[in-house]
Amino acid sequence: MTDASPLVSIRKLTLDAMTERGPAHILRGIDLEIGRGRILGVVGESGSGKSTLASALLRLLPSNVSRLDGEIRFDGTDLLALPANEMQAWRGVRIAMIFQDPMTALNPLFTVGTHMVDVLRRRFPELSRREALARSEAMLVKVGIADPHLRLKAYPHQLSGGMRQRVMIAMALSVEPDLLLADEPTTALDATVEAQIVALFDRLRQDFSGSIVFISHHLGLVAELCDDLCVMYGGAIVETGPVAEVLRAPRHPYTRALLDCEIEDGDEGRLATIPGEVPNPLSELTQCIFASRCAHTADICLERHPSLAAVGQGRQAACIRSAEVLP
Ligand SMILES: Nc1ncnc2c1ncn2[C@@H]1O[C@H](COP(=O)(O)OP(=O)(O)OP(=O)(O)O)[C@@H](O)[C@H]1O
Repeated sequence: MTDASPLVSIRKLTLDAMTERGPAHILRGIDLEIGRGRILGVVGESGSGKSTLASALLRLLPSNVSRLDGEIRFDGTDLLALPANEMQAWRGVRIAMIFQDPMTALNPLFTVGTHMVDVLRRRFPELSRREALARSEAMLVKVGIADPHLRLKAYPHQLSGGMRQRVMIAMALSVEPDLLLADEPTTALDATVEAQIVALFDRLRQDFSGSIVFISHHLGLVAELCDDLCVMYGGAIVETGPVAEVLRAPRHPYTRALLDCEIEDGDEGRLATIPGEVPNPLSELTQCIFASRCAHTADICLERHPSLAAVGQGRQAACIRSAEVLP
């Protein structure tokens, strides 16, 4: 029987970081589930808290965190309550991560082979070096790298940006993680290479049984690759649901505005800027977080920020007027 419970269940995740001007509210009570074997796309304007959410899942938090509340249940275990050494053992093993710039994760002094063998033997200590090398080579083939034997001997700077990202993907998947976090993994690449990497993700997902969180500015890309979508705004989630349905008929005015701008801009599905300012992270939530930019703001929206509420099968939106303005 397949397990229908979510792999990750985040409840009321709240994160403040202290700044000279007071606490910045970076995550404002996040409720989110990541389904088993699903790809969850996380979109939102710059500063909406996407990367902080990914860091919280790895419990790699900035040093100036002044408040951290809520729960991140991973297969039943609350990651926020896990002793530091156990969390360390999970990182890069049960939860792997791919960054926008692969050089942040690759040591320039070590070859690709050294990186890959180290990661593999940490995960599978029973592997000999020779076995780990063979497995690494096979993994490089899977991610479309030609001459893998030679590439294992290369240093990171000897590879192109696209190839380095393929190496990162190979490393991340070689440990067979339950969850792969990909934070804008194609943003630093040119459009052609970006398309190749997205096609690679799409192909690899057939073999990969874990879940993926794919953070992106690119709605078109998320639509192509992901099963589910989570739209973030000002440190809060404003809408979640199956990606095709959310994009076909959004139930939150912010998602609607993003889609409308995108159509106007015709910019290949990149997140367009909608008029008005993003919320100030220093301000307290005393009204709907989107009220100042929303075309449908009414008095009731100024009373409080609404929680996510069901708006259909598997769908949620944080808009008190959703049924009225986006039926
Ligand atoms: N350690 C910190 N101290 C103070 N403010 C922070 C800290 N880390 C992040 N922030 C602020 O929190 C907000 C969310 O940042 P985050 O990087 O998570 O957003 P993002 O959606 O990933 O943005 P981008 O798309 O630009 O990467 C931003 O306003 C950022 O300036």
